[in-house]
Amino acid sequence: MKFGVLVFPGSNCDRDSAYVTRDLLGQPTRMVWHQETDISDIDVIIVPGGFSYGDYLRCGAIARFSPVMQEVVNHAQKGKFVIGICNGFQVLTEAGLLPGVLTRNRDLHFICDRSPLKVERNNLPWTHGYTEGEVITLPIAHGEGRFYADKDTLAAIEDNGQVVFRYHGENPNGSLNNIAGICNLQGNVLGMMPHPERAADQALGNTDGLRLFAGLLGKVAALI
Ligand SMILES: N[C@@H](CCC(=O)O)C(=O)O
Repeated sequence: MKFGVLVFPGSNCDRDSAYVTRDLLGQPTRMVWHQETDISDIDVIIVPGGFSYGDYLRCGAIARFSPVMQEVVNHAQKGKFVIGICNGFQVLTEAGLLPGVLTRNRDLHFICDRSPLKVERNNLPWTHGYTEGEVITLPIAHGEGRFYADKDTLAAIEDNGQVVFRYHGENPNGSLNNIAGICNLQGNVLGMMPHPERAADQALGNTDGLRLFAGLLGKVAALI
């Protein structure tokens, strides 16, 4: 599978993401500058973490107007894969590819920590590498990670089984229903505040995040 990692002014997890897909998993990967408009060669788009446009106005609110985003919407509508990580999740909600919104953390502080997460579903292409109900640990680092949706939207997200990851134990940011990651109805678009790409290299002591990418590739067995 060919991966494309979007790069906005202010992205800072783009290289980390490419390191996982290209160097750790051996997949063709290219960086996609936000002004590009042809991404037809790519199978999986990664919208990485960071501080696109300096987080001005609202995290992700400016990036979603970048020329590449219309192509990302088209890519998703064709059923192709898109993952938004942290700032990328914020961009995907701003672009309307995922429901809800990410707001300032409950305590109004930037949080940098490791967070236990419960895997709610393993029947998605993204989560084949986990068992259902498994608790994994991934790094979190955000100022606006509090998931919010109005009552009806939240009920629909739950009823449709769109919650993929929930904070387990402590809720670090006040997200409604402890939501840490959701998918669209079709399951090809995933957004999550925790950073799987920062828990992918054995040298860092935790590979819970690698299983997300490896699961998509059907390569989990090779890691064990
Ligand atoms: N800049 C965003 C996301 C940070 C990240 O993607 O690591 C925030 O503070 O909420």
